[in-house]
Amino acid sequence: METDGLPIQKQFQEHFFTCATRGDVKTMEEVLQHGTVNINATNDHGWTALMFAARTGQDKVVRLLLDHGCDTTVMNKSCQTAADIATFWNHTAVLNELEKKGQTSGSQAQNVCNYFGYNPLDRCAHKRKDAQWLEEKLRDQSTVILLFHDLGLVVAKGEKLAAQARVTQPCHFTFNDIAAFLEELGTEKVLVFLGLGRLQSDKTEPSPPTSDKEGHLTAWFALDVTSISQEKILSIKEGLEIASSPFPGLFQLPEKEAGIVAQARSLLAWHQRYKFCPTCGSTALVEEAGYKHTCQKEGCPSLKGVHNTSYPRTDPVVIMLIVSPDGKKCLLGRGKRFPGRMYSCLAGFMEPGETIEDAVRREVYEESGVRVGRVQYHSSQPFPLPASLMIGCLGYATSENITVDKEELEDAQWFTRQQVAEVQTGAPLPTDALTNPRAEGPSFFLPPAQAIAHQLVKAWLRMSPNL
Ligand SMILES: NC(=O)C1=CN([C@@H]2O[C@H](COP(=O)(O)OP(=O)(O)OC[C@H]3O[C@@H](n4cnc5c(N)ncnc54)[C@H](OP(=O)(O)O)[C@@H]3O)[C@@H](O)[C@H]2O)C=CC1
Ligand SMILES: [Mg+2]
Ligand SMILES: [Mg+2]
Ligand SMILES: [Mg+2]
Ligand SMILES: [Zn+2]
Repeated sequence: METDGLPIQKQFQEHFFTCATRGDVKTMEEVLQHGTVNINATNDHGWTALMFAARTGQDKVVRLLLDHGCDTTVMNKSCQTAADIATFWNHTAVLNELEKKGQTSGSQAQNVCNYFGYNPLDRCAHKRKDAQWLEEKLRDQSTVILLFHDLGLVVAKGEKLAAQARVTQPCHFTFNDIAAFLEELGTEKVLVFLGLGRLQSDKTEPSPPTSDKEGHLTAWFALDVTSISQEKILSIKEGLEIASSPFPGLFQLPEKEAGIVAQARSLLAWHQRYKFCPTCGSTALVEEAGYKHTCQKEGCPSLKGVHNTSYPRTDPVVIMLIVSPDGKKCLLGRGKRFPGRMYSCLAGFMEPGETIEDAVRREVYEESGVRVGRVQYHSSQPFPLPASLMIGCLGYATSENITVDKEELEDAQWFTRQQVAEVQTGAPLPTDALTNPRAEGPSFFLPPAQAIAHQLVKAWLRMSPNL
């Protein structure tokens, strides 16, 4: 049966949405009791009744829908949940209802944790000078040792743990596995103590390291085995390989372990690049479990006062999603070495004596000619290539004309919310999208979810108006 050209079921549904928007709790209760509508049904734009109620601040409708078990995680075609919509329109009563059910989403006050950002280890800095304790921990059979050959992590070969996503599984070695290497490396060895902790079990992780019987936490170390032959390393046990290129292996780690690998790789990269005292060029000794270089030359200025040359370096980098003055577009660029048709947020190294806000404004102006006013911090991400800290921001442009810095970028463009939302929510990319410029698929694509740039785009989509 059809009336007004719409099937009757669709008419019921439209009516249900209208009641949600207006706050007609009584009618909605009746409809829900009769079971004539699907509580989670969406319209053509992916909006549910909960979203309509969130948009207009109908907290009583929201409570009713929650009591009837509606799904709060549904996202509309602009990647927004009901909580995102209520946040944008500042409907605190709706947010309170969602919060009571523990349903406020990541875009509210909570801190965002990016890939490489979660690290379960207690670094135990106070134990770094305790040589005896470190030696005991190293020899403990529950201890995990990660091996790196020329910064390439030793991993289990070709693990395919999830149905679709390939996972790089770091190989967990014990003291017995590598005792001969420690002897061969002698006093020149670079062995770093990472900390104590336990991996939380996670679906993509087959065998989390165990803690010992007393419930002690597992100790983690990283050893640089660059000067050991690859043949010897690969013969420790069956099925090993060295992930020599950081792409894509570093970005396919189990998420719970990616932060530990990032910590280890950045520290070993520091040892690899700073072999001598940067102050006087003399030999430096590795101390404090791999966290300090001490110059061996008597009277070297690095031995007095505050000398950060003795400690591991971290390079701060700003990365920013710039929003157009009308709030409807965002600025993305294509670096010269980017794969396929990838566009990403602009990024750049911070310079000495610069605030984060000014670094954002300077890099955006240098690379695109666009002027930026307000800058808002979003989240950060340790980035182990080799030791950056990506500082993710949203910036609000005060001008729109683009002049691309052709030295650094191939292109920079404004993209509409719709273009970006379609790419974010669209079908998975074809497997050759990263390497083949003629691969099928959308006209551009964004970095994968492991990249902070992806999260910045997502945050913008979730916090902007959608009407
Ligand atoms: N855009 C993105 O989506 C992402 C970017 N990144 C990372 O962000 C980092 C910074 O971005 P990028 O655009 O390259 O930075 P910049 O825009 O600052 O440009 C980098 C260039 O500036 C020079 N430079 C100036 N200061 C430094 C410094 N302290 N360290 C190294 N080079 C410096 C180098 O030139 P020269 O080579 O001529 O010496 C370098 O190639 C990169 O490591 C990149 O991998 C990470 C994730 C995503
Ligand atoms: Mg740049
Ligand atoms: Mg730049
Ligand atoms: Mg720069
Ligand atoms: Zn020195």
